[in-house]
Amino acid sequence: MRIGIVTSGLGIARQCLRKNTSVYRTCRRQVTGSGSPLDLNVDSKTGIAVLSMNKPPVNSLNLEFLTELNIALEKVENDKQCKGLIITSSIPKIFSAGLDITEMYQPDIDRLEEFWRTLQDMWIKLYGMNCVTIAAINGHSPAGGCLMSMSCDYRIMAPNYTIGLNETQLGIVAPFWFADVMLNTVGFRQTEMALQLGTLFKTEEALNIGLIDKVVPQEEVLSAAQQEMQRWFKIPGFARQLSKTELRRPTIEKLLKKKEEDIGYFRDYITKDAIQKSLGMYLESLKNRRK
Ligand SMILES: CC/C=C\C/C=C\C/C=C\CCC/C=C/C(=O)SCCNC(=O)CCNC(=O)[C@H](O)C(C)(C)COP(=O)(O)OP(=O)(O)OC[C@H]1O[C@@H](n2cnc3c(N)ncnc32)[C@H](O)[C@@H]1OP(=O)(O)O
Repeated sequence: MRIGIVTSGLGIARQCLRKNTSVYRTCRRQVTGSGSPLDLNVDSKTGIAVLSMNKPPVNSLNLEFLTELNIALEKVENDKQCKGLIITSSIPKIFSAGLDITEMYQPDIDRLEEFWRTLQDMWIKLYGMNCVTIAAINGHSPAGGCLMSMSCDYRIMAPNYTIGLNETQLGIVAPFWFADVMLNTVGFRQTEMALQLGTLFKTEEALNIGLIDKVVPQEEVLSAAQQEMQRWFKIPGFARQLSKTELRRPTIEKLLKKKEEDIGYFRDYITKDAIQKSLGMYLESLKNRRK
């Protein structure tokens, strides 16, 4: 785990604080250290934090990366200066390839359970963030990548990519809380079709069903997210936050009540022979794609 690196990043923030100069008021604080798969920059002037995923080759979510995401989300939430968070990717053409399939294939059971718990925690944090969250989706965003995007308050995406919960295409099932978030985002009919078919929507299709909110050219995704943030900042923070909490709380509480049960379901399901076989074949197909 790279918690130490994040902590050293905190040191930079503290130095910045100690100086207490106009530089501090306007400086962009690099909160994570070099070599980290996450770049977290907080602009103390605008109150916007930009969290950029940088874990080659495809920003797949493994245990260590999810742990770092949790730390970063916590940092943003605890930083009084952060009013908004933009999540994006530094990897060309890929927002996130979703869960790291190698975590689920031929797993060590203790690690598998820890992996799932850490994913649950990441989602609970992200979906329940008090600050405004915008996904600047500058690449493909299947499965877990789609979950992260849907968990933000607003989604801006570049053309010619895909997004969706494609789990059934891997021979697996999206957990109930993935499905709940999609349900909350696009409604029942679109969700029941998309989940069964494992649909990966092209950017324009995603816009049409309301899975994303806006399409802008690739090079404008981040600036459009910064601009959109201003619209949300104009609303009194407490009223906006409470509206969000009231709407999202039941979905979060549903998982909170069943966290351990859900870990057990996941473990028993994923370790079934048939599921292992499907995952193995899917991994193989990914490797053979370029041949
Ligand atoms: C009754 C039921 C009760 C209970 C159920 C309980 C629980 C439910 C159980 C399970 C739920 C699991 C939920 C799962 C969620 C997920 O997120 S699964 C992951 C889904 N992701 C995908 O399908 C994406 C797969 N990847 C791609 O499509 C492409 O890689 C890409 C479009 C993202 C990028 O394409 P390219 O740029 O062309 O890159 P490559 O394809 O060449 O990939 C490079 C490299 O990376 C490896 N890789 C890609 N994706 C993943 C991944 N998700 N995990 C691990 N590794 C990945 C790929 O194999 C290549 O590796 P190398 O060949 O270079 O070694």
